[in-house]
Amino acid sequence: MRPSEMLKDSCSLEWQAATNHVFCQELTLGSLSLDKMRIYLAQDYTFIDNFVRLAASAIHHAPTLADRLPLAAFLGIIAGPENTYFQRSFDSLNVSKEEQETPSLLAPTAGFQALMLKAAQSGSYANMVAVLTVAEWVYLSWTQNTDRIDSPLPFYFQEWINLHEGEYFESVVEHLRTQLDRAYDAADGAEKATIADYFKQAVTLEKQFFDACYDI
Ligand SMILES: Cc1ncc(CN)c(N)n1
Repeated sequence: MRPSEMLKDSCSLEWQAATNHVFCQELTLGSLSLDKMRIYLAQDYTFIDNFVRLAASAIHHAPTLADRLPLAAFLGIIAGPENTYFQRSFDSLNVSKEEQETPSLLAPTAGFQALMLKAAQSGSYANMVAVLTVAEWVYLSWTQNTDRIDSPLPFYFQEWINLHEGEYFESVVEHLRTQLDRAYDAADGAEKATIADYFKQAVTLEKQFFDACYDI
């Protein structure tokens, strides 16, 4: 079994909870309340900032140019179309400049930022790709698990789905999983336990990140 599959199976309850979350179901059905979407987007924009920093660190630590390039290309999507998506959504949903730039961080957002920073500062490529893999694989999985409707969705729902499905995004997740598989295989026992810990913490935080939009 691939190490990435084994890591996923080792926290399957948390994985199921994150990838079948009611937030994702409501988003794809178009029934998600706009207040929840506003909260989510403002929190997630601060997540993206730290994700970019962690991805940059992983690019630096990747073993070869061939390992580095797919993540570098993916960062271009985040810096380009994904960033524009946030700006257009903030405008359309009337999210204030203050909420866009300095929202009060909810606990899972702060927890995720701390985990990403810790992974980057650990200097271990394996720890970094464990967190990055979870972040993108959980999103690919929820787009695959959710139901769809025939009528068109507002762009701030539809484009969020589009950014996390399809052939290109599947190739990003496959690249990250392959990087994680190799780094895990090369790790010793203690390092493997640390990688598994990062993986599980990230999955748990993904679920809590969605939960937090309902707690306000
Ligand atoms: C919290 C979180 N996790 C993952 C993703 C996927 N890009 C995201 N935007 N936000």
